[in-house]
Amino acid sequence: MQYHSTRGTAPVLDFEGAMLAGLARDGGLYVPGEIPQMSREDIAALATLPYEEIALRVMLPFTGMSEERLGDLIAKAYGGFGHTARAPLVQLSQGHFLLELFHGPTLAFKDFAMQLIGQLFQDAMSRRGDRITIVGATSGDTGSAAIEAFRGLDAVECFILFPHGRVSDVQRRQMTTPVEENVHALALDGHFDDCQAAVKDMFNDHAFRDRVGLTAVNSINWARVLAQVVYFFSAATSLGAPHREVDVTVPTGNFGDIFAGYIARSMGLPIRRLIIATNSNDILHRTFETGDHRKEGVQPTISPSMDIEVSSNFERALFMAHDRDGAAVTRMMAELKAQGGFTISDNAMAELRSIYGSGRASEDETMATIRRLHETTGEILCPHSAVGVKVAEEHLSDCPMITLATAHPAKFPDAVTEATGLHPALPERMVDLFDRPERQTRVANDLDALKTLIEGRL
Ligand SMILES: Cc1ncc(COP(=O)(O)O)c(C=O)c1O
Ligand SMILES: N[C@@H](CCOP(=O)(O)O)C(=O)O
Repeated sequence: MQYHSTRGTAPVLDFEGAMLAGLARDGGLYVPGEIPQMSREDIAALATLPYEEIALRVMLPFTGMSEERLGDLIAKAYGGFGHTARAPLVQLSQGHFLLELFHGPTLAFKDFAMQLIGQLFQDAMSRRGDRITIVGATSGDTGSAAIEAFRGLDAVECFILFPHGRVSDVQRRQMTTPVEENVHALALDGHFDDCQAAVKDMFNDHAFRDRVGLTAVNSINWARVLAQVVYFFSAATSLGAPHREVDVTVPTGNFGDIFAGYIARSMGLPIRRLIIATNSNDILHRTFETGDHRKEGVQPTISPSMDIEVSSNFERALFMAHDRDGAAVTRMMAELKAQGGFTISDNAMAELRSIYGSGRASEDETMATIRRLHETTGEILCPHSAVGVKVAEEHLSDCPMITLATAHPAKFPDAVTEATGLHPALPERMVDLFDRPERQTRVANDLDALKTLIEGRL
């Protein structure tokens, strides 16, 4: 399988090459040259399989790896999850189901990909005898999942930039309390988009990138997206796919998770529509309403992990909607940077609207959804999942709806307690999280200073 950049001019790479590269050298994101197809029979056969076996069947054709090697890494990745189903589905109401993606080690959906790419990186590094430097940007969950996956690994130095004061206390402590010297939590003065821009700028400085052996663990890395494709299959087949269509609502920020759903759909999984659910940072919802993709500034919300305006994987969706035209994507990305936005052609918008729907939830609506769902179903939602449920409810039909529950409520206790009166408990293995000493470095939003700090610590 070959991978091509969304900007069209970077070298074409195989799976391992694309995974280790992270961002393509022309600033684009890697996508598969073609999307492997699964027949109705292949999909039907998944319905009774354990999660790990579904993961193997879905991911294998993208990787060029042997079945035995990939199977072994998958088994190691998911062995530590706190639920035998890995991604259990619970019913909320007639025709509406919640896919719980928060049973991994750091209690968010990021663990599904991060635990696996931890294994994939380790495997590649031990064969190549190389070292890598990871620099990641996080609004809270990617960073904690990455630090958990890479802590203590000899061949990896892992730097995570998070927006100072804009992640929850639990998220911050998950990043700042691990004692291993190879992980570095950097609290940046700015918001998530500043962190993500700094990471991309480091990749676009080719001399720096090559000197430190830079790689990415954000969903700009194709391997992250691939691992997230699997639970769309596990959920849809347990509701009757391929014999029954489903709709899926995805709480969305950086567009990685919903793009994974698009890949599942393109492989043949009968997902009728993918619904983008945004909080009041609603650039994606506005884009679908107007065809104009334009920044307005990011406001802090009670669903902080989705406080994102430069939604990096939307680039992948644009590339596919423009018939893989890298030059068109390059123009739009340049306009976004220079003018704060761009207008999408009618044809591309029609293509996007045939796949995706959208909606937004205000802060009050998010709180009311947490409260109501607790009262009516007993389910305690995190604020991100509540954004998803609220938007999904506006799109219910005779087609079953799956809403992704992307984080555990205990990661965001303030909003949950205010809405329900209950304090969601952390799992037993984390009960001393607030007693552990923190280790973090406060950094300015200054690219050169960041690069100096990183090189100084290698
Ligand atoms: C809890 C939670 N929900 C939803 C999202 C949005 O996912 P994505 O960035 O893949 O759109 C994030 C961050 O990525 C998150 O951490
Ligand atoms: N919400 C994310 C933001 C980064 O998303 P990613 O999927 O591109 O890593 C976070 O929690 O960090």
